[in-house]
Amino acid sequence: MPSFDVPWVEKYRPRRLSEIVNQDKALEQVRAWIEDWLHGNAPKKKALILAGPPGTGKTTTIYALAREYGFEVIELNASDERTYEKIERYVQAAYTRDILGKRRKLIFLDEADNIEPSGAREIAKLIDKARNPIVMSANHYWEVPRGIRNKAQIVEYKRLTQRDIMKALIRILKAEGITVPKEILQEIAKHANGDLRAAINDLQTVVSGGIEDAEEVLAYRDVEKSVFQALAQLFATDNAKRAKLAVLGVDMYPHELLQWIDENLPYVYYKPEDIARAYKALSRADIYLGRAQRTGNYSLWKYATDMMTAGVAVAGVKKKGFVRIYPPKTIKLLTESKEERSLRDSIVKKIMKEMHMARMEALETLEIIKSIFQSNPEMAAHFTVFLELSKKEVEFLTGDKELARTIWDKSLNIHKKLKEARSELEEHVKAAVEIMEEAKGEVTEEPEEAEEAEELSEEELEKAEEEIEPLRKEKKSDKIDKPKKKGKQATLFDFLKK
Ligand SMILES: Nc1ncnc2c1ncn2[C@@H]1O[C@H](COP(=O)(O)OP(=O)(O)OP(=O)(O)O)[C@@H](O)[C@H]1O
Repeated sequence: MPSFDVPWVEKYRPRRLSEIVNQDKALEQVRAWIEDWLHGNAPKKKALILAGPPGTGKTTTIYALAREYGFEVIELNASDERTYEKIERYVQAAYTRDILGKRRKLIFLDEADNIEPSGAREIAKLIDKARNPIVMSANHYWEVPRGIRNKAQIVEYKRLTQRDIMKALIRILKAEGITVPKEILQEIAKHANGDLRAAINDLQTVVSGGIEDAEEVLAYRDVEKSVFQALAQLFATDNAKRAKLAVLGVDMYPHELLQWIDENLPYVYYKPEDIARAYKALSRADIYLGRAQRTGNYSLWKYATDMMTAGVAVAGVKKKGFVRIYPPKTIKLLTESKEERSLRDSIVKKIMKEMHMARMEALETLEIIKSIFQSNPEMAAHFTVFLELSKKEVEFLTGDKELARTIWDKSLNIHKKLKEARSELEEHVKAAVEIMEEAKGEVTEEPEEAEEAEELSEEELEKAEEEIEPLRKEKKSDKIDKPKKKGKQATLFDFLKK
């Protein structure tokens, strides 16, 4: 009989390092480092950062390592405000005694890429004093504060391949005595994007809900961070900050996210009063969203998202174990087709790049840009050029083909004018360079040298052509060059003079 109340990611978490798949190089480094500790000489770097994409075996390594080498794991979270205090407490006391005898401590600091820069210096000092191994885990090691990073050895975990994931899924299905069509497994493995945890959770969701639902469930896996993963994280934490972080990468508008949370809330809490409290937080979020919509003040989205994540996270005691996440039934959420979704996504990416914005901010800006496109074709045309939008993207923003055509034509005019201005500028630069060359020639050139230049061989002329080519390109560019450094070759004349 398959079991659904226990999360499979826990049930099938490897207990030994040898069971961890496809991370051999990382494991070799981890073993060497811990053995240094055990041989009495603390390694040069007293901390280790296991860095890599989610669900690739970092946390699993730490627990398997502790089991094999007889350590007690003290797990701390970087976003916890009392982390420093806790590390300080444990970093010095090397041993604990319990019924298992004398065991050394291994400090595990999760989400090291969330350590606030303000606390980083103190933690770095603690690493210096450490009498125990400190292992950190991070998705992006470069986001770990530099002070800490410098004191740590970095071990990289790679994304798992689709094959690794398929194998792991098949192993679980065998153990549970279930069969699932191969295409569904392939689909799960493909969408997991190297994250085995996501794949195992997806498999459990699909199997527990009936294979008939599989297609519907997997349809949502296209989003950048699956909403299923985000909600699973959100419903697993009582920590407000973690709850907010859980939904960060989800490619959804807040009102869509709200529908998902709304749908799943009743299954998350034990007590009716906790459910009521969570719904209260959700209704406040809804009020903010409504106000944002009415007033166009999309900065209210942030408060709405905080209410629906942090507000919900602290509402009461949640069920432990696997919670199946259901897509909202009440409203047909994906009113946007797949094509519209991808258009929106590509515009958001352009906004993020050109306007240096984070995703949420870019989503807010998209709403403002949409209303500009629907009301001010002139300005919309400028945005089209600035963001290098495609015709389809303009249509998406206006929602009206006729209006989109007007904006597109205007943007072509702007392009034309820009092109003219650019070639005019090029002409000016070209003329200026020629004048300078002539002037230089008059001042410094001796007639005999000019004659000498005419007598250059074919080969030398070819070489001269090669040398001049980059200069031509520079001239073509619409940037006005900084003056060349003294002594550096700048013109054909200089080259010939050599
Ligand atoms: N390389 C692996 N070999 C075997 N199982 C794995 C591997 N990577 C992940 N898993 C499975 O996925 C689950 C999650 O893995 P783990 O907690 O180690 O991920 P992580 O890399 O620490 O992710 P995060 O960065 O999100 O904390 C484990 O319980 C295990 O079942």
